[in-house]
Amino acid sequence: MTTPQTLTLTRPDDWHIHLRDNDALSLTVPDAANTFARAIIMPNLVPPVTTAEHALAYRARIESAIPPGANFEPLMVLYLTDNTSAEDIAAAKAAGVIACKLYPAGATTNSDSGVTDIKKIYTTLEAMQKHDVKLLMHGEVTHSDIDIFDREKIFIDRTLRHLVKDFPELAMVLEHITTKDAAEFVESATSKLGATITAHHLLYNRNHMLVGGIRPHYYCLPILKRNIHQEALLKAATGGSTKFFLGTDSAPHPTHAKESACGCAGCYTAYAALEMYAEAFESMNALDKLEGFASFHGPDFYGLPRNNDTVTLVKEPWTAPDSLPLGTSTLSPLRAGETLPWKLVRN
Ligand SMILES: NC(=O)N[C@@H](CC(=O)O)C(=O)O
Ligand SMILES: [Zn+2]
Ligand SMILES: [Zn+2]
Repeated sequence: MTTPQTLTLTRPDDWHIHLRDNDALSLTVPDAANTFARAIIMPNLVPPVTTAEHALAYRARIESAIPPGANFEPLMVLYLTDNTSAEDIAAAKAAGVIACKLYPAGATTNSDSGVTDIKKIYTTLEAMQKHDVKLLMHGEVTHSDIDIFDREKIFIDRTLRHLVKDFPELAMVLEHITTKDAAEFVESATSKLGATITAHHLLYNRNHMLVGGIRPHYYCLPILKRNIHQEALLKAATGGSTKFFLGTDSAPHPTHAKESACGCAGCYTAYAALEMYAEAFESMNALDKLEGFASFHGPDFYGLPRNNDTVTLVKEPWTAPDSLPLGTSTLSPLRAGETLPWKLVRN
């Protein structure tokens, strides 16, 4: 019998995840804590996390869902609105909030209270730059005349290009990038701009979602693009550049809300995210680059220490669950019922 291939990595962190709230936390928090030591917690709750007080209360609810003995640190983020003030930023910084999230209003799930015009928050961005509170962006424009497949590229041209010039000292992350354009822009910009890449954007392109039937479980925002973009993302993630790091964008929705005439956007990957990244990196013969992407580039960008412990993956096929409990509903995780080649083993 041959020994299965194993891969031991410094424990990774997830720089973009949705845990939701209340009874969802008993699924999402243990799933995240099983692999990741820290995670950046997205603030798009209903109502959103718009103040330091909200963030502290939300952090306490997350902490109470951490399984005994697990080591997991939620890193909290404020949701920017047109009305977020410089005082809100100072209070957030004092409360340990590390970043604020820009959702252009209407861009994605629970973004209705987001920013309607970037110019409205220029004073807020000044305050973030001053206090070193990072700017995380859902980088898509929302005008109805802009094609959904072009929304990320046009955000870069119309908004991001100006932001990096106007706020040269503000650390920014273009979240869940989906295009060659984004990968190239980030790679060639200043060291203050980084980007997260999801496992699903590395594994899939729009054909997976639309050929042979419409598959709502692949629907997320920004939407999967054509395969040349998937290839560019694979190159960016596995190329060793320190500007790209792991952010799952794991986003739970009940099965009935996705399998619907108007299905909602988001893929649940937290239960096996590192395993899916390993699969993507292996497809590029680049498993040796996974540790940098998953465990080093993120903390280095955020100015936080790298983790001291490790996780181990073993090449041992297993079957992903068909469904998982989400509060009083169930969700269908990405890859439900499929075979995953890599498996996480506890160290
Ligand atoms: N990515 C998604 O498709 N959905 C996310 C929101 C987001 O990250 O844009 C969600 O909260 O469900
Ligand atoms: Zn988003
Ligand atoms: Zn997200």
